[in-house]
Amino acid sequence: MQLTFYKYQGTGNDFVMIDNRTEFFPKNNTKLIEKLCDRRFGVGADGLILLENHPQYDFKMVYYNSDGNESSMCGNGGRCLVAFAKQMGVIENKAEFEAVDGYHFATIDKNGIVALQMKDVDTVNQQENYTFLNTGSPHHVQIVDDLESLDVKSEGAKIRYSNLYGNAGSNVNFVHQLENDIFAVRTYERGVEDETLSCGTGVTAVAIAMHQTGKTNNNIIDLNVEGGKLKVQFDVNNGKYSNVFLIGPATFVFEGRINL
Ligand SMILES: N[C@@H](CCC[C@H](N)C(=O)O)C(=O)O
Repeated sequence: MQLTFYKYQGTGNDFVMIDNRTEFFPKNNTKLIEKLCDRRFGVGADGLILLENHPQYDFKMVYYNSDGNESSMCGNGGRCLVAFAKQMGVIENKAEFEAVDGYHFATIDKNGIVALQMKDVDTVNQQENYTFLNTGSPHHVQIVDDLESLDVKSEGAKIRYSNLYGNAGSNVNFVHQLENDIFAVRTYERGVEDETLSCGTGVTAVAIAMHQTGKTNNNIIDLNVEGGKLKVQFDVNNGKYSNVFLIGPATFVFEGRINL
């Protein structure tokens, strides 16, 4: 059997996209998903995303990490899926869809910039050296002195597998403040078990954590990641963050067919 796939990337966080509106894809085949994401034996990606029908909204998002397991929300993946849904003729310039963490609204402009509404955040766990919060996926946020030379893979893995987060683990974001409202971020992703070039739920967590801990008083924050630039904006009221939008490019790379 031949599988048609579409490769997308959002600030270097890359995904294999599959149009599964006919429900042909073997969703429980972890080995197959892992192989499709493998950079030597497959297409190569940080994750795989299925575009599916939804009874009420424009579509449904099903997300798998590159280890082949279905996981929690992927912000960059959600933005890329909006661009893919447009390419497939499912939407025009705005979308309503359901993901594992619930309802999402998004817009896409003529330059492929996608603004994706993320879930509201009302719990931010502030500790002395780090902040933990869930923006659809769990995120540890920690300020570091020398972000450029940090070994994100090994330092991130230590925290991800530490007693802090038990079996479920957490994604880990290392942060350096550049200006009042500009932060550089590098992320270790659970399920990829490596540094990725960008993490959408991660930079959303960083923006909220930096605001909540008083590092910035802005509600529009620029995040510089290894693969480009993202923006996060939100409303905040008594420590509750709503109308949270993750904004940035979502780019089609190529399409192809692979024998299963
Ligand atoms: N790259 C993603 C996050 C994907 C989920 C994460 N790896 C997890 O399993 O928690 C993003 O852009 O948000």
